[in-house]
Amino acid sequence: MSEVHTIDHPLIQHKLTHLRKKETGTKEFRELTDEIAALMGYEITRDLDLQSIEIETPITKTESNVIAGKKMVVVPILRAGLGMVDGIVSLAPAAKVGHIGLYRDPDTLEPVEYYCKMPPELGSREVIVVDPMLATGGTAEAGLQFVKDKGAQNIKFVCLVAAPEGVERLQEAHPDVDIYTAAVDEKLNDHAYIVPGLGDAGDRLFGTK
Ligand SMILES: O=P(O)(O)OC[C@H]1O[C@H](OP(=O)(O)OP(=O)(O)O)[C@H](O)[C@@H]1O
Ligand SMILES: O=c1cc[nH]c(=O)[nH]1
Ligand SMILES: [Mg+2]
Repeated sequence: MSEVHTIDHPLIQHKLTHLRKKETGTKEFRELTDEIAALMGYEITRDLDLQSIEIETPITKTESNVIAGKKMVVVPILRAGLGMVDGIVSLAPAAKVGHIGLYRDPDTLEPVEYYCKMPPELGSREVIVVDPMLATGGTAEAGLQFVKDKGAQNIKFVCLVAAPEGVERLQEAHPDVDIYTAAVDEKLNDHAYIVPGLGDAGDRLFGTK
């Protein structure tokens, strides 16, 4: 069974409260999403492998650590996942970025695919799939299957707000993928929106409603 990591650092909780407020406009919503993603990125990358290399300081030769292995990959699920990319990439500027186009059909609630482009050699990279909202879990389940079908083996899923229903579904479908979230909310409403949640993350990020 995968683990659920609720990253409840005070700075993240503070920013998430402002993100949730209905009067928060597009500009501030974008900035807060970016800042929270960067703060979460710090925790998400905590277990990256290190390798020791030889360097020379002004004083002496010494052994010191750098990140080992191939560059990690951040994979936003379009659209809303795009809002989390820059924050994480600011911590790992050489990271690769793959894209998955998926939206949730408002009637059937099923994920609909429209785009997929991944960097090479996913199997030997750490893959971080990002989407602010984990509601029913249908989109995340399909997104994770996409990256697995492209070879990814070492995967994390990162969201801002999760519903218990989505967490349960994702853990069942992908027991090998740990979930990182800033909050696990109460429930889904009749339209499968997260309660209390923050509304439609994509629309709020891009000003489309
Ligand atoms: O867990 P689920 O029930 O599948 O719902 C979550 C999905 O819904 C939202 O995307 P949306 O379909 O609104 O697309 P968008 O990012 O283009 O707005 C959100 O960003 C997730 O991708
Ligand atoms: O609460 C929700 C559920 C799905 N998608 C969103 O953007 N918000
Ligand atoms: Mg949306």
